[in-house]
Amino acid sequence: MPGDRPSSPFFPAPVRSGELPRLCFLSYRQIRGFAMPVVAEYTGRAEIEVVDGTFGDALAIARDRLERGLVDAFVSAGSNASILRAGLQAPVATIQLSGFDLLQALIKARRMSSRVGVVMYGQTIPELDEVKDLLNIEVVQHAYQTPDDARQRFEQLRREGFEVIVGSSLVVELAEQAGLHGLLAYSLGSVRKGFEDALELARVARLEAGRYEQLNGVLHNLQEAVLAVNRDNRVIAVNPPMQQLLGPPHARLIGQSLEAIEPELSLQPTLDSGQVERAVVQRFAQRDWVVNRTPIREHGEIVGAALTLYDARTIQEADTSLRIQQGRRQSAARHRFANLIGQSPAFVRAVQTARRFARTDLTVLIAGESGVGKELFAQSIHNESVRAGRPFVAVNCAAFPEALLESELFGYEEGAFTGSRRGGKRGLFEAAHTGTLFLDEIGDMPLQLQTRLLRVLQEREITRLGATAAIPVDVRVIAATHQPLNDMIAERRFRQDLFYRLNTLRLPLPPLRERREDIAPLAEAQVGRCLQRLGTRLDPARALAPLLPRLRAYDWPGNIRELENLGERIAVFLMQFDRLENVRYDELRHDLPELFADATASEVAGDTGLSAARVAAALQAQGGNRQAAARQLGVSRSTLWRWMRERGAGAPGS
Ligand SMILES: Nc1ncnc2c1ncn2[C@@H]1O[C@H](COP(=O)(O)OP(=O)(O)OP(=O)(O)O)[C@@H](O)[C@H]1O
Repeated sequence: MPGDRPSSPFFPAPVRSGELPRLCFLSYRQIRGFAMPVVAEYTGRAEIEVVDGTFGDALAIARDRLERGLVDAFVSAGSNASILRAGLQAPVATIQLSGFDLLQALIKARRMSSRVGVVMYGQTIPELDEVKDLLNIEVVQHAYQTPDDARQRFEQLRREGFEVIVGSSLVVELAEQAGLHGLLAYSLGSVRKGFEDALELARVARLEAGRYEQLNGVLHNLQEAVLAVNRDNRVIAVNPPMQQLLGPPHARLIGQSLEAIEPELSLQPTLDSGQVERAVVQRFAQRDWVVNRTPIREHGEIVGAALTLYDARTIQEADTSLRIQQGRRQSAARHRFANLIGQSPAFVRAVQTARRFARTDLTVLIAGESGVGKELFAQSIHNESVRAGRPFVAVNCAAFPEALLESELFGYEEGAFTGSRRGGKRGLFEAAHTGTLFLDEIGDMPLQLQTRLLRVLQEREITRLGATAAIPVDVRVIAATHQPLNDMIAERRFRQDLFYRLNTLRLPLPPLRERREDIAPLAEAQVGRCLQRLGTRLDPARALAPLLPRLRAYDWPGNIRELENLGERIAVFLMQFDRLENVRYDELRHDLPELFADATASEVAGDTGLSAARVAAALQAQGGNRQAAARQLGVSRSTLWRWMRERGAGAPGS
């Protein structure tokens, strides 16, 4: 709505497309009377307001009309036109006095007297001296700049005995008041030309105003508070959020000095330096704002500056939802306690403990062999905690070389090291902000990083590599280990203080061999899933029944991950039979040697359950592919990597 917008001498009047152009004919009484027939000609083409006024008076009237958004263009003659053009940022058409007009006026004047005085606004016309000889009369001309000036010039002519005066309406009036003959120098043709010019100016002004209106619409719909000043640091545009921030809703800010309204927000330094300032955090009106200051240039010259204030809270909220989205992509916490399979007392106890821990925001240390479900429990705790729905970011500390792990966790600034990404990179701590960071295989974290981690846990802020400023982070840490950290502390491979910090809540997870009741339901779930995927309609529980004694007797060194792998192999074996009656279980011996080998247990070494023979067999079966071998062995890739590294078997391959 045009009426709601601030209009000002600094801006074109609001556009009212489709309606007639609105002209304001700012005249003096004499010219007004003379021009009225022309004004009448424009009925239906323009809305013309005719107002009397001269000099300062005229300017005040024009400003008032502009501020009320009533005018598209002004029409005026002589002094008025010049004053309006100088004092307004609005289109002004001038009724020009042509040489022909003057000649006509002089011809008329000659009939009254052989001595004619001419008083004109602005400058005298040198060509007049040549014409006067042709007319065979005496012509004396004067120019004036102000009304007083006009009066003095007129008096001078009167004193010199001139009885006929040709000039502007002001001069004609003076002549009439003094009982002399006053002749207006303008012709109707010039007046018409002035109105035609005004119509064209109004058309162009409307086009511009339309563009301005679009921009204004954008400005008014922005959530951030925006303001612009001109070269003199005076407000030329302000949107509702900024208006609200700077004063009562109807306080008139346009045209005022920003310095006077709010010195803290001053744009003077921007106008002086021409420097762009971006994302400066500034406290104002008891809130934190992210502030941008930008110079506005026209043809390279600074003509003003713009100020944008973003509420820091909005940015924080956007940041959180971004982190959540990215967190989801990176690592969604899909698992919940309800989906965990297991009824054994040891497992039920573990779930009860974990559920209790979920109700706190304390650090948890999950201890258990490889493949017992440590990450599953971490996800379930997260999903049952107040942080549910926030990011859950998991990182395996054994999977990265030291330097890489450091930058993964803490991020880095641009240029922190050769090859660092432009704009830097945020670390996983930042990615997990407001959520949970799961640090798997914490025992494999190098000592130096343990020190940094401890500091983060204590101070709740991180410093990116190469950065100086710390970033506050709100992250719950859940760590997991399959290694006996106590032994590692004794060997000085793990920091005792970090251990105490992590070990606030300890969740030991039992290996599968200590909860054999869970083997059958876990195996049935896995075989069922695989059979379904393979498109076989065999009943998993019935298909597994003959194997259960062996499954229950087996030690499961790779725990549930191994069981899942075995379940997959069983399903692939079963798929070749269309009916359960036809399954030749003894043939499984080739596919599942571990279940059938009586020596399995004696081969087993260490808590990973890996032995040289098992690893060699798996590697051979998988053609040397270590990832596939790890899957077959039921251990994570990093477990196999570590196991091989400890025995000097080299770095992991594919
Ligand atoms: N109670 C359970 N119910 C169903 N599936 C489970 C359960 N516990 C673990 N699993 C499954 O076993 C596999 C291993 O679990 P997880 O990755 O959580 O183990 P982990 O202890 O973190 O292993 P690692 O220490 O080797 O990383 C996963 O595929 C998981 O889905």
